[in-house]
Amino acid sequence: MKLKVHEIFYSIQGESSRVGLPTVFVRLTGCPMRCVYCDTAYAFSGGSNIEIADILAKVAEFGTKYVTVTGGEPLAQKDCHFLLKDLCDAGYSVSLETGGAIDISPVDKRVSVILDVKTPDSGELKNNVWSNLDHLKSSDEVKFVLCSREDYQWARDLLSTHKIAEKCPVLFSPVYSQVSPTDLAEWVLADKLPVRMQVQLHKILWGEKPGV
Ligand SMILES: C[S@@+](CC[C@H](N)C(=O)[O-])C[C@H]1O[C@@H](n2cnc3c(N)ncnc32)[C@H](O)[C@@H]1O
Ligand SMILES: Nc1nc2[nH]cc(C(=O)O)c2c(=O)[nH]1
Ligand code: SF4
Ligand SMILES: [Mg+2]
Repeated sequence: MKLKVHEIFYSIQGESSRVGLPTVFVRLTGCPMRCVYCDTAYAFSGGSNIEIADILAKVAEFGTKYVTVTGGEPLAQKDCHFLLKDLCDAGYSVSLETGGAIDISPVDKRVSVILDVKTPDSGELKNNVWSNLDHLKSSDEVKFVLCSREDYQWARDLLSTHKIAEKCPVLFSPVYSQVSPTDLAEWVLADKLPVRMQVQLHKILWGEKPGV
């Protein structure tokens, strides 16, 4: 069984509560969404078809237990579920970055799902699958990538109406180079929000480029 893979690389985890951990990233090709801020549009096409067994062999070369499956939109290839299962069976600690437009309920329960809820200013609000919020487990995380003060207020209100912070940790992240991290930090403090504010560590380390 093959998946279309854009890149497999080893880096410092730059997002989620796993930030800072040496991690192998498996970036699958393709995404049905077009968030205005997407930093990974280069993965919308291209890449090569690779057998799942060969993906695991490549991951093993890096000698780390942390693996993140991302994209593009990894769940857009339905056989991604077999990759996630095989990685868990092999003993890796696996996280999945998903944009929330596809049902997460079939994802292997050993995987930590980082569910990105798309905001109004992302341009992709219409594609959120809201039932995903009912499938969260305590080892998952919900993430809001914020384009503006209006997005922040929208996310803050959604947190309270859906009691999301009671289900799992919540991440608030500014769109890189667009929302000031200092402003976001001050908004979070002013509203005493129960969220983890974060910036993309890999971009502080290496700037915005593929393979990091
Ligand atoms: C490239 S996406 C791939 C996974 C999936 N398609 C998704 O959107 O979650 C990985 C993460 O990077 C975030 N991201 C993309 N572009 C960004 C930017 N310019 N600034 C901050 N975060 C960004 C996304 O919101 C998402 O949380
Ligand atoms: N270093 C690093 N950490 C990341 N965490 C999530 C990423 C992603 O693109 O999904 C990512 C990425 O692209 N690079
Ligand atoms: S869902 Fe993820 S990969 Fe797709 S356009 Fe949005 S940020 Fe980029
Ligand atoms: Mg990235």
